[in-house]
Amino acid sequence: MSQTEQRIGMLGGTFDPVHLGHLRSAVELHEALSLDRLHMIPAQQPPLRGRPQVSAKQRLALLEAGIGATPGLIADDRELRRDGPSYSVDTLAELRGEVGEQARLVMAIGFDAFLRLAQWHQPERLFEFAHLVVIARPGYDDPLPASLMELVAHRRVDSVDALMQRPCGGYLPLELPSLMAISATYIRERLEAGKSVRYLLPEAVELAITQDGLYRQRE
Ligand SMILES: Nc1ncnc2c1ncn2[C@@H]1O[C@H](COP(=O)(O)OP(=O)(O)OP(=O)(O)O)[C@@H](O)[C@H]1O
Ligand SMILES: O=C(O)c1ccc[n+]([C@@H]2O[C@H](COP(=O)([O-])O)[C@@H](O)[C@H]2O)c1
Repeated sequence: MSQTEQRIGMLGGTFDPVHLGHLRSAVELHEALSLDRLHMIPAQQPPLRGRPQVSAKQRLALLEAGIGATPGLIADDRELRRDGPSYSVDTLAELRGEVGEQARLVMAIGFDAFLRLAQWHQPERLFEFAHLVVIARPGYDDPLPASLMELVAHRRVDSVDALMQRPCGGYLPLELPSLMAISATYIRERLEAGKSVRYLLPEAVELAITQDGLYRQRE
């Protein structure tokens, strides 16, 4: 494959904390889309939710521990270097500038995040820079609201090959082989209640959380 047709993925998130649902999806996305690399990018300031429970620096450190030496996955700290809300359109514009016009750039999000896409900052412009791949999540099969249909219906393609014909602008819903019903909310609740989170996240992440006393019940 020529340098100009590199396939680059981005999976952004609050990662408060990163868990096996994120990491297994990342590995499977890397494989299903034949990506050269997948950037996992913690949001410094997630635009549509309250302040995360731990700092962006701590969430990045947990993500680095979770990824370890996994081939093809990168813990990317670029959103920690920007002030203000971490808009994905800004992140994608920056990535596009780095990879060049012909690279295939894919932003992946889970179905729950997708349901709010019409409320994102400049949602139409995301497609100027990247394709959108939506990962099915257990428990989420709501019909698409009209505002969302309007945004994506005409962009829809039915296969990875069709998506990769162009550098950006397409939309592909994707069912990855192992759907995991794990959420960061569930993990935070368990940690606050002093319950076990074993096998919900990588051991290295669990260890770092315990060592730094994160997500404990607040006094
Ligand atoms: N178990 C999972 N399987 C597939 N995708 C997931 C899973 N968990 C999260 N994602 C997706 O990963 C991205 C980042 O997720 P996020 O950091 O918000 O985690 P979360 O578990 O949804 O967190 P929270 O429970 O705090 O809302 C989002 O696009 C989300 O839809
Ligand atoms: O750009 C936006 O307006 C925007 C609004 C909501 C979410 N996002 C991004 O979507 C990703 C998942 O967000 P979240 O809140 O589900 O963790 C993360 O990278 C966020 O920065 C982006």
